[in-house]
Amino acid sequence: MGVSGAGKSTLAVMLADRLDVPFIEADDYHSDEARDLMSRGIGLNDEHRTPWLDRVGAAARESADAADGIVIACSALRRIYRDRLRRYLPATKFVFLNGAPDLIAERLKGRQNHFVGQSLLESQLNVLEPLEPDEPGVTLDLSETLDALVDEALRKLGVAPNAAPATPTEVRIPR
Ligand SMILES: Nc1ncnc2c1ncn2[C@@H]1O[C@H](COP(=O)(O)OP(=O)(O)OP(=O)(O)O)[C@@H](O)[C@H]1O
Ligand SMILES: O=C(O)[C@H](O)[C@@H](O)[C@H](O)[C@H](O)CO
Repeated sequence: MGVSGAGKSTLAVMLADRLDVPFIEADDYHSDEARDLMSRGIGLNDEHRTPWLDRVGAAARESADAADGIVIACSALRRIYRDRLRRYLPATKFVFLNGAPDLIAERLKGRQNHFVGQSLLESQLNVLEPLEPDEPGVTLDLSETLDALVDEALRKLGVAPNAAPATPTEVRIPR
């Protein structure tokens, strides 16, 4: 979880690879209307996000049932959004990628071939509700290297990797 550009998709692919479980990209479940709004820099509201989270949750539950678990890359910015996902997968643990808006903006500027630019960042930072103490998961500092984030997430969540670490060239982010 985290705002656009926090590094969710990049880290989630690496975690799924290390854990040898499927990966779900929540961006793939947006309606055409929502994608159009976001590509014009307009942030989504609760009415847009609720049915989207239901689609993500249902797909994730189906995949998780058929495997040993699942890794989802999803903004899940508000507590109610995370509660919504937990309706489908009650044992979900969240990895909150937290960090300085300037660094995130810098990374968004450098990102290629993505339907969302820097313009959504401010609205997402306004909506963001950090992980609360009663929510299972960890908060990590997104300024760390990706390898460090993978190791820290697995260690702090107490999840054992099934697969050997991938070389960077083996990691592909489906879009
Ligand atoms: N820890 C990191 N160190 C350096 N670069 C990173 C790190 N994490 C992500 N990046 C880079 O930052 C950019 C944004 O990452 P990514 O697309 O994974 O973010 P995201 O949170 O999934 O964004 P969105 O919600 O918009 O899909 C990418 O170009 C990625 O390569
Ligand atoms: O909650 C939201 O508004 C959405 O999830 C966004 O975070 C987009 O999916 C993302 O910014 C595009 O990659």
